[in-house]
Amino acid sequence: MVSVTGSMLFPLKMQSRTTGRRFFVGSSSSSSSSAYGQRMSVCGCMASSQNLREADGYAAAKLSDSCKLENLNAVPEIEDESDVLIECKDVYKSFGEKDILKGVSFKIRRGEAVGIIGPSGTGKSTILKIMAGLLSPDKGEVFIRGRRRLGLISDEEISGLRIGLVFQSAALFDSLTVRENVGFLLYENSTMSDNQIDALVTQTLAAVGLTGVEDRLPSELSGGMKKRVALARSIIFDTTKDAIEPEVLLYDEPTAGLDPIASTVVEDLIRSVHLKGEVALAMPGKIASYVVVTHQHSTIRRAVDRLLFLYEGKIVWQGMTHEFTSSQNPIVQQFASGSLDGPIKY
Ligand SMILES: Nc1ncnc2c1ncn2[C@@H]1O[C@H](COP(=O)(O)OP(=O)(O)OP(=O)(O)O)[C@@H](O)[C@H]1O
Repeated sequence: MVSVTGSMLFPLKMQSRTTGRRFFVGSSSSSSSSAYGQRMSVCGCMASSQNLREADGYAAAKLSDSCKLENLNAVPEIEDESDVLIECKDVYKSFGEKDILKGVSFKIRRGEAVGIIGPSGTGKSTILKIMAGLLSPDKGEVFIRGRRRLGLISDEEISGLRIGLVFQSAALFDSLTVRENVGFLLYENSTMSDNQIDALVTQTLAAVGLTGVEDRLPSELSGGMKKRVALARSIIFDTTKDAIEPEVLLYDEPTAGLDPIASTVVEDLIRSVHLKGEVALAMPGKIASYVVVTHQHSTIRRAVDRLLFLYEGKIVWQGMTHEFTSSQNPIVQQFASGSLDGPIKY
């Protein structure tokens, strides 16, 4: 299943269990400023299995490009593709005259904690939205567990991977309580009873270090608390289902605007819901892999193992976090020292 905590793309008629009101998810964002209007832009999509098809020969092992170029006479190295959850392949995206992504390729494997960094306006949030299925590439391909996604996601069938997007602004519904925000998808879509969901919400809030805030409105929370509520909303799952889809969470600047202590709490929480290795494949509601877009050096250090450096529409460097500051790549060095339009904060 590809489910995304964020979309305004598909009009779906829904009956609200929280209020009994009928509303549309996915009509124009200008249509409502109510909680449900906001819901349109922040919650609940699933990729249709019809949108996915096996890529020709994709699942087969293949030669790496570097192997082909640099080592023509050697025994070819076989790349194991079985743990690739998301792949972006030569992705292009423009907005009007502005060419933002100009051939971006990378893979997110099971169990990985990946950071995307780069100067402001270079397309980091755009590539997250493309991975989530909220934007489609103009050119290039997105593969979800080896199957090519043909379009944007829709709320229909389920197939293989859940993808959650945690927005920079936390994107909570202002007129709903913390309980209703965190349990929203379950109240609306699951067969769990309200009592079961209430208990699960309390348990999930406790897991992100929040107690006794269930009845508060978002306006009564600090910025750090709002981000933790958003995190709780992204990790809560239907405990009555036997789904075994791994889940990938995409975080857009999860620590932006937070003081160092609140940042540390959020960074550690991001780590704590992450599973590595074999268990990451078959644990419903646990995060197999995550991708973080960030400008914060503390987030890079604490929450991320591997980095993708996006610059002028391309991935110009990738490597392990500890290799970043010692990289000889001049663009990386300039960015790390803050002399490019960063700023990475040390
Ligand atoms: N829906 C859109 N319509 C038009 N322009 C857009 C849209 N989304 C993004 N852009 C533009 O694309 C560029 C890249 O935006 P994006 O948010 O992906 O950058 P970013 O690297 O995440 O930036 P920052 O680090 O400042 O958050 C920006 O110039 C932005 O104004």
